[in-house]
Order: sequence, then C-alpha cells, then structure tokens
Amino acid sequence: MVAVTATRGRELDATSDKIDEVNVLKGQLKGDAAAFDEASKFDETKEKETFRNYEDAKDHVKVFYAEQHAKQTLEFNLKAREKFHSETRARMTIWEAIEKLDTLIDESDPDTSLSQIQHLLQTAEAMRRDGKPDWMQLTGLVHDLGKLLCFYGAEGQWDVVGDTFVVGCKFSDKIIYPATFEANPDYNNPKLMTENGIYEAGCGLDNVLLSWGHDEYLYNVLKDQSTLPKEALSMIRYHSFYPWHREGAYRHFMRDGDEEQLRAVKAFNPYDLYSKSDNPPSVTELKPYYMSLIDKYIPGVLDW
Ligand SMILES: O[C@H]1[C@H](O)[C@@H](O)[C@H](O)[C@@H](O)[C@H]1O
Ligand SMILES: [Fe+2]
Ligand SMILES: [Fe+2]
Repeated sequence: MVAVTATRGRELDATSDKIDEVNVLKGQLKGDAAAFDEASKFDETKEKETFRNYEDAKDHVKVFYAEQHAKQTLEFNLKAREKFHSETRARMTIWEAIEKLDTLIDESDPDTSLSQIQHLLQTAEAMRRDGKPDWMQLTGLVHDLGKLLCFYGAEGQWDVVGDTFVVGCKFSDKIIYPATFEANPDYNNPKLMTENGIYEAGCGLDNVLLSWGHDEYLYNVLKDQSTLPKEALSMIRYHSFYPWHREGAYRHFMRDGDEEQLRAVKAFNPYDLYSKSDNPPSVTELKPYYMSLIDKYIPGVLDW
C-alpha cells in the first residue's frame, strides 16, 4: 500500500514537472506565434495534402498542443462547464462578436495566420460559391465565434482552440501528437484510461465530454438562441473533433442519429479547412449580405 502511494506520488511529481516544462517552452515562444511569414498567408494553389501538416508545423503549434494535452483533464472539463453555466460573460449581437474576434490569431493552426474575421468570411464565401443553403453559409460565418472565450476568462488558448477529443476515457492515438498526453494527470489514472472510461459504449456523442473549447462554448450559446437547424449545431459542436470525423476514432460511443451528425460535419469540414488559402475577402463589401442571414436565423442581442 505504502509502495503504491509512493509510486503514485512520483507519477504526480513527474506530471507536474512536465507541465512546468511546457510552461517554460511556452514562455520562450511567446511572441513567435504572431511572427508568421507574410508570403505564407494565402496561396490559392496550395494542395489539399499540404493542409494540417503537424509534423513540419511551426514550434508554437507543437508547444500549444503539448500544453493543451497536459492540461485538459476531466476535472478541468467539469469545472469549465460549471463556470460556463454560472455566468453570462457578455451581451452582444453576432456582428459585434465577429468584430471583437478580429484581433485573435489562433496559435494552434498550422494553416492560417489571418485574423479570425477573415477565416470566418472565407469559410462562408466558399460555401456560398458552391451554392450551399443560406443556413450553412451562416454556420460557416459563425462557427469559430466560440474563440471569444479568449477574452472571457480562458486560461490561455489551450482551453479555447485546437482539435478536440474525449476526456474521461483513454486518449485516442488518432489525436495529433498523442505522446504528449503522458503529461496529463488523467493518463496516470487507470480507471479513466480504458476504452470506455466513465462512459458506456453506444451512449451517444452528445453524452461524452469533449475537451473544453470554442466548439462546446458556441454550441451552448447558440442552441437556444438561434433557429439554425440541427445539422448546423452538429457542425459547430463537432467541427474540431478531427480524431472522430476524419480519423474514425470513438465510433464505439456513437448511437442513433450520430451518423447524421457525422455526415453534417464532413460536409462542413472542407470549407473550414481548404478555404484558408483563399484570398482574404472584403469585410465591408460582404457585411450587408451576411447581416441579412444573421437577421433571419440569429437576430438581436445574445447572451454569451
Ligand atoms: O487549429 C485549428 C483551429 O483552432 C480550428 O478553429 C479548429 O476548429 C481546428 O480543429 C484546429 O485544428
Ligand atoms: Fe474551429
Ligand atoms: Fe474554422
């Protein structure tokens, strides 16, 4: 018993050392995140295979994920959800939210260094060019607004952006940089590290806890404050869940209706990802068109 406790103590020490290491690295790289090469900002000839190349990603992307994977624990997740429900952070319209996000550059993203307002318009415009329905164009326009969390009490970007995964069960090896989960305290908890962890097979995706970030936040904001269809809410809630929608992980948690959610997310994904190399659109020119869609499905002032 004593020996077990001592081992566990050492494991926990090792975990907190790793978290410290991540924090030091993060400090060193501070500032680098914004220092992108101008020329790589957009390149319409970029081949699809060259997106999401995490092997050759810039150091700040690797440091970002090392920190996120070390800190997104089940305990953190439960607290973040409680905090979300216990307060209203702001009251504003969708367009005000879009403008507020304009200064944010996403540290986790190897494919764009444009501001988020540009990314949102690129996504929506690519859908519009392809004749997608108006509600889907609007979903493209708003899908990353959850990144506003960065201005409302997030601990960093690690609890806002990046790909998502399930907490409370084994970390899938389909998540990028899977080895970095060794620094997560849950990794040393054998009860959580089984295939199902705290869940049951077939419990349904809406019943597992996805790592906390912009998807979950925006889904919760919009589910009762918009008239967007169910598919739109699936696109928002699961768009960063690459281990599931691209790599096929976590299928054992799916139940009736989840195939439809998967189909919706897969239809959405290419517009989110591949539009990042399109020329940046003009905000002032496009505003009137998108305001008409906002007025149709998400009008007025919302609680954030
Ligand atoms: O770096 C990106 C970015 O943070 C996106 O907003 C998110 O949806 C993606 O999953 C992630 O890979
Ligand atoms: Fe996103
Ligand atoms: Fe996006």
